[in-house]
Amino acid sequence: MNKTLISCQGISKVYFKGKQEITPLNELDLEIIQGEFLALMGPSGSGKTTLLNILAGIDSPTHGKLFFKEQDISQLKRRQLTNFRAQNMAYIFQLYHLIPVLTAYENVELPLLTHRLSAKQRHDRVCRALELANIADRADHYPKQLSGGQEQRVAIARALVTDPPLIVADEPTGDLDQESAQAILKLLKSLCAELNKTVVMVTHDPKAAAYADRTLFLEKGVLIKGDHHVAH
Ligand SMILES: Nc1ncnc2c1ncn2[C@@H]1O[C@H](COP(=O)(O)OP(=O)(O)OP(=O)(O)O)[C@@H](O)[C@H]1O
Repeated sequence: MNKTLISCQGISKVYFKGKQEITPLNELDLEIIQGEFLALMGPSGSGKTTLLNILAGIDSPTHGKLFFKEQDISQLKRRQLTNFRAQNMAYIFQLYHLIPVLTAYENVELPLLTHRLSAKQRHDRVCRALELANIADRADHYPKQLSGGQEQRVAIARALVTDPPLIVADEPTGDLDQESAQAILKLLKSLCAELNKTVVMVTHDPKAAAYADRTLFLEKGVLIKGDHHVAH
């Protein structure tokens, strides 16, 4: 039986635009278990990115509690949240966000430069991450020499290199052809099933969501269905 990784208890996000109140998330309750592949769907403006950023510790809820491995991270100060992120999460983007002047290897190595590791430990970690993402044969290539699917594999290796329990992905296949998208989705699924990673993925594509263990639907900041777990 897998443990709860994230527990959201009544979380809301409120912005003020002049006197107007905008509530992208409204008293949301959610449990996410370790090793789960979770898809997040909903119309534009329904709060998906807001929720993803809060789950990843990039943003904080205005109200409510957010427990990550039983620690309430909604109470952390900015610097503590930065440390939390470095140890516990990685982000994958629709457009990969690789550094163009660095090779695939150097892009993957980047998050480790703030970690205390010997050169050998760093090298071993980068090689393992490139292998896990099935892109080791392109280690010396620059992003512009790679296809979109290969760039996303490098981004996934970069996400894996610090070994975080949580990977959040904002439309990771939104810019890929169907074949490359399927390969990336299978890779994300295998990270959950084989490495016990938790992946939370925002998508507009029901075919992409079908790879997940569970799909949540947001509408106007409220979960409208899908909050039940599927056993692995
Ligand atoms: N910093 C902000 N200040 C004010 N309003 C914001 C801010 N960030 C988001 N919002 C508003 O919150 C709502 C939800 O935005 P969010 O980006 O989470 O939606 P989304 O479901 O990810 O949309 P999309 O699918 O278009 O990316 C929107 O109405 C948006 O305008």
